[in-house]
Amino acid sequence: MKPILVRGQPLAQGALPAVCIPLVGKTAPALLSEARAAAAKQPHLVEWRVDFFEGIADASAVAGLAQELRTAAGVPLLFTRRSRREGGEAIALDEPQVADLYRVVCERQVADLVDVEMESPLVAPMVAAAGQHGVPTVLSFHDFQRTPPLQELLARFRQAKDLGADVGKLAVMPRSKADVLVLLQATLQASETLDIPVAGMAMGPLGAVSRVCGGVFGSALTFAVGQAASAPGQIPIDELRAALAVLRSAG
Ligand SMILES: O=C1C[C@@](O)(C(=O)O)C[C@@H](O)[C@@H]1O
Repeated sequence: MKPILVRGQPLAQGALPAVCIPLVGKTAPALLSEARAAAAKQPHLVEWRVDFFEGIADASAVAGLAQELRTAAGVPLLFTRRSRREGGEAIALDEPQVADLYRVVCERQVADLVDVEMESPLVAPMVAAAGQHGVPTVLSFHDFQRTPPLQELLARFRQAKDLGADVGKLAVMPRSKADVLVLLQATLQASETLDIPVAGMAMGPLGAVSRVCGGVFGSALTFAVGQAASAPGQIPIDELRAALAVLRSAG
């Protein structure tokens, strides 16, 4: 597994994936309280899912709050707007406004990583803007309905790399146990063939195992619940950590 780097430093040590707590509050006070609670759990990073935030339309306020959240959490911050199409919340911004929001966040250096959907029509300028300000990009793709076939998943990881990702990330919905294996297989192959870190997770109850063992199959990142989940199948961080410790001692 290739670790995710922030300012040249790996987020997690050894062969285990970085553990990320998502922050999904709707208001600044709720988010700050979530970030403080996350700090107590010592994740490797937090993700601000800004599509949940009711003040998303004010870019300057968002940038200010991103900085406060990062300070409160005491760990690097991944800044993410998840679109409706890929399982996020409805927001009042159109895609050019989202790109503008990302530009402000990157310009002000208030996020350590940004998540950009590779299906966004503005993916290229968003990646370019982040790169201009030295902010690494996680290029992501989510399918909440199904698990695409292996070749499609591999093509998605390759697409992330070709678009200039620092990290490629896929989250899919399994309909069978075999689907979970397909996701793990794609993650393993991509981790062995691409020169960027990759992350793969299967969602929902069937996919929960992938959040625990994904690192064994090359996934550099897993999401765990601090106070509230941002996607189905996420495991509370204390339980996930205990399971990862078992894998570490077995490995
Ligand atoms: O891309 C991801 C992965 C995710 O969908 C998950 O299944 O854990 C959770 C999202 O918050 C994050 O942006």
